[in-house]
Amino acid sequence: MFRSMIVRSASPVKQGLLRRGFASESVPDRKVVILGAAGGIGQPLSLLMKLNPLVSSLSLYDIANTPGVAADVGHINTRSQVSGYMGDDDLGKALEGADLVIIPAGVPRKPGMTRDDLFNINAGIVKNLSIAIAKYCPQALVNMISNPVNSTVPIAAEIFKKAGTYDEKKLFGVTTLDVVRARTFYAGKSDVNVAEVNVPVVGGHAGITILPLFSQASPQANLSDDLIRALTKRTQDGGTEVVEAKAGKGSATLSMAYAGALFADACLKGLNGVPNVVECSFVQSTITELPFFASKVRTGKERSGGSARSRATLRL
Ligand SMILES: NC(=O)c1ccc[n+]([C@@H]2O[C@H](COP(=O)([O-])OP(=O)(O)OC[C@H]3O[C@@H](n4cnc5c(N)ncnc54)[C@H](O)[C@@H]3O)[C@@H](O)[C@H]2O)c1
Ligand SMILES: O=C(O)C[C@H](O)C(=O)O
Repeated sequence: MFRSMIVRSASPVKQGLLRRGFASESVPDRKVVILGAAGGIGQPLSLLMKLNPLVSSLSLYDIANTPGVAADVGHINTRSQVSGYMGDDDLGKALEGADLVIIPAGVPRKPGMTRDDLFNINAGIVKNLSIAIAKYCPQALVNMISNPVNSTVPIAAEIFKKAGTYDEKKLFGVTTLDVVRARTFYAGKSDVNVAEVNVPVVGGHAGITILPLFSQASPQANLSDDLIRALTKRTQDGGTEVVEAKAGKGSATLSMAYAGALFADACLKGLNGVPNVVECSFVQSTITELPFFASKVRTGKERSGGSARSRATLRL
């Protein structure tokens, strides 16, 4: 009785989904867009977002190969409806109505390169995608994965400012992979359960700007200063470790997809009003003299003019 009452109040599309068990009465509809969905990160990230029950619509965009990825992922019997879009003409359709846009579009490193060596190509890609976001879904949260994150996030901010759509609380550089690595490496040297470990990582997402705060790790393990130094270096060099192991076939994709899905989930939970969701992210900041800095960010819901918007509170 309760369920049928709810079904009658839902939109016709949602009614159909509810009957077939794909939707939930209590979970709001959320559209997630992945730009660069056919890439090394994009494909496993598309899979993980398809498995996330908070997503009702999954829009997969790339300049190539998206129809295949969308058809493949779309056969998975979970809640979200999947659509694939390809090429400039489809970008607007892919973005319209988005709550969250995740950007792994861009070239990855090869051995011997720094993330800064990707700037020339990826800055242009991020610029064009940000212009489209400002035009088609200015309210959406943006999760920037494309490197160099320390530069692509400020680039997106400048594009949004120029378009008059910038809200610093909605733009996030994804540094979750640094946290994931710090957790894994710390647990590997401690007598603690890896599933319970948390380590804040602040600063930026390149070499020595990656600052894992093992002094604030939980649970605390009694590690020597030498071990902490070695864990710090391994976390800072984690990306290079993968680039070298892949020997010219790209950089971290699977661990990055996991980390990207974790951060996107935190954003969706925040949008849905789940309290106390805290993750580290590279955001506009007043914590230091630097305009952008990675720190703990609380995602949340804010009422503004009657419509819900996400809010990020920064604290170290
Ligand atoms: N933030 C992090 O922690 C982190 C971790 C790993 C990788 N990365 C970065 O993520 C980016 C992607 O890495 P990857 O391994 O998936 O690379 P990839 O080459 O496998 O995939 C990139 C995808 O982007 C697509 N693309 C290119 N231009 C596009 C555009 N204008 N619009 C839409 N899609 C476009 C390509 O067609 C390709 O499918 C790289 O810049 C890499 O350095 C960041
Ligand atoms: O290291 C890279 O180039 C990719 C990414 O930033 C990573 O940390 O794995």
